[in-house]
Amino acid sequence: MPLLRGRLMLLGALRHAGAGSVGALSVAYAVSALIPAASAAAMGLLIGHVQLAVGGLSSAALPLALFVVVLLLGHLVDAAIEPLRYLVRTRIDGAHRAEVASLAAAVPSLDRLEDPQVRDRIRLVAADPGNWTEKTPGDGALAQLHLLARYVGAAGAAAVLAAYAWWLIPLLAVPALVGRAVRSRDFVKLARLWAQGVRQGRRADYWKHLVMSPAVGKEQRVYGFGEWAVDRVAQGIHASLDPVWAFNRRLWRRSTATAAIMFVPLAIGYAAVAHAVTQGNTTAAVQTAVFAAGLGVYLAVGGTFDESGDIEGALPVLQAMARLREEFGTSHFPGGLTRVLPPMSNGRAGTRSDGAVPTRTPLVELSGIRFAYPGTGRPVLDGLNLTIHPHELLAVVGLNGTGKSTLIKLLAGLYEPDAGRITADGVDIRQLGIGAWQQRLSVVFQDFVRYEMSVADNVTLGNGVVPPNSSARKRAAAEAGLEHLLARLPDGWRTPLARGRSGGVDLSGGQWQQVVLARALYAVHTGARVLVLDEPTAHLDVRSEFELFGRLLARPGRASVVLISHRLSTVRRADRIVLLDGGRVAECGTHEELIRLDGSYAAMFRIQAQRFTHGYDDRIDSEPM
Ligand SMILES: Nc1ncnc2c1ncn2[C@@H]1O[C@H](COP(=O)(O)OP(=O)(O)OP(=O)(O)O)[C@@H](O)[C@H]1O
Repeated sequence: MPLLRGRLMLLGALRHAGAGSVGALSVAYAVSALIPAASAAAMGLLIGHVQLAVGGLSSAALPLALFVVVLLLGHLVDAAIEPLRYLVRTRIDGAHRAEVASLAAAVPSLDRLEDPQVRDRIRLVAADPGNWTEKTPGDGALAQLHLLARYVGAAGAAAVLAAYAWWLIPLLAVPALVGRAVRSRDFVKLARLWAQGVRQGRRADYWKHLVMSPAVGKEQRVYGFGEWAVDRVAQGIHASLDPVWAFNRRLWRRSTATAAIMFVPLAIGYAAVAHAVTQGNTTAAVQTAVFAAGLGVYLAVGGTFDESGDIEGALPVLQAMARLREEFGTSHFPGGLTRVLPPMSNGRAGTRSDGAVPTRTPLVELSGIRFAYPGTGRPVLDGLNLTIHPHELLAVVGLNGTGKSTLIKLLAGLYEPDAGRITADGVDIRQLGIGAWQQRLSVVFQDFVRYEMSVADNVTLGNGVVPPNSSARKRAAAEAGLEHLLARLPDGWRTPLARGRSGGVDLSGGQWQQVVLARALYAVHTGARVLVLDEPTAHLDVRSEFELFGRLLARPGRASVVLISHRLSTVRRADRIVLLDGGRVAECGTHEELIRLDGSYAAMFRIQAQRFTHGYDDRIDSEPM
């Protein structure tokens, strides 16, 4: 990145801190930077008066007062700087973190979010201030502002020096600038090394999470892999940080050498001035002023160790942020989060783009879908065609690994098919906008998320873009069979579903499944038109499952329901059943039609029925038949 552009980016970050605090800090920095020059001038004046004073020190009272005022001002300004820095840094970093979170949330598809490079970039921009190697945009912006103030201070000290010994200015400034350039380059390398270790650092973070998380705690204890995981944390930290530490050691050694480059001319200059005093060529007052002003120039230009580290450390963060903004910055929620969605077809006959008038308007159509997970050559779905009609209950069955969940992920726009298209009311969902399309869907994933929040929040998260709607929540809870549980919870809807929170409880697998169903049904009652359930009853007892299925048959909110289940006794009541095999729909029809067809579905059903009569579980056997 060009030098100037990077610097401007850092200064641009100051806008998040507000004009008042940045203005106050700039003034404080500038005054503080000018203190060495002012004290050099005041000191020279004072010593000159003291030397000339014949009738006591009274004639030096004024310069003495001036010197004291300068010192006091320095103290006052320095005291104000720290709180101002804190304010500016926290505001900049707060705005930065909020933007990182919203960009990560805006990544529309899982393949982008799972891309290791995107994950690295997100980790890099997270800039953890608790880790001394990481610099935040706040650190960088403050350092850049301070550096500008240092140059103001250097100019002031140089002006004082010019009045007494102008030749000392280049003697001090040139080596100081060279030393600074060398250090800046070193810090660029340091920041690059840190960025290269981000992936290893992410692995260490993952293992750290495994060691600390109560959810993993069960297995970690039973399987006894705690020590092993701690070892992995250490390995990850060493792999990511050892090169940084090694370079840092070199940097400190080199900084001693660059300090010498700057110090030697200062010492020579000082010796020359001291010699002039002893020869009577100049006065002690001049010598004092030159010494103080020279030190001012030396410190202002040369002593920029901290700034270089903060500036060069923060720049990669801002660069990665700019990349993320380019990739994901455009809103995937056109019209804002509380927009009103355009109405969808309610099943009346309509005209298709090809001009034909279908007997029944398809709500959703997947045609010619082929898809392989990124980085894998083998397609999971290949030539899949499927229509989801308005208000129907469509069951999707198939053996393990035949692509049922993958089909749902494509339908939800989490991955893009490699070939084929998905349309809603004849419009390609990419044209609708994935964000807008996702608002019409409600999905219970097989690996649903258990949020450490109250029951109410766990349910209303089902639609985060409309204001919480308590009547929709109650309705969803009733349909999901959650009412019994709610009546028994210590604080009803407000009970946190996490043992780690005060008053919190943990739920059984089946109870969690009911909460998650309520979440999905809440989405339906607040606008979603397609309800997708991937194994929603795996943890439910037979009676709860039967009751739930009865309620699904009533089509909550008149939504279409897509149900994935291995329990054929459950799905037999669906309007239509499709069997996936070989990456496509192999059989399709009602239960009776598929039994008459006497294909794979009928064979699976017979096996389950036999198991049922023999008292075994009634799930599809995962072995190929
Ligand atoms: N994120 C992923 N990356 C790569 N391959 C994946 C990913 N997720 C699933 N697969 C592979 O895709 C195939 C289909 O998986 P999918 O989860 O869709 O099957 P399924 O029919 O839902 O299985 P089950 O009945 O066991 O839930 C499997 O071979 C699986 O290994």
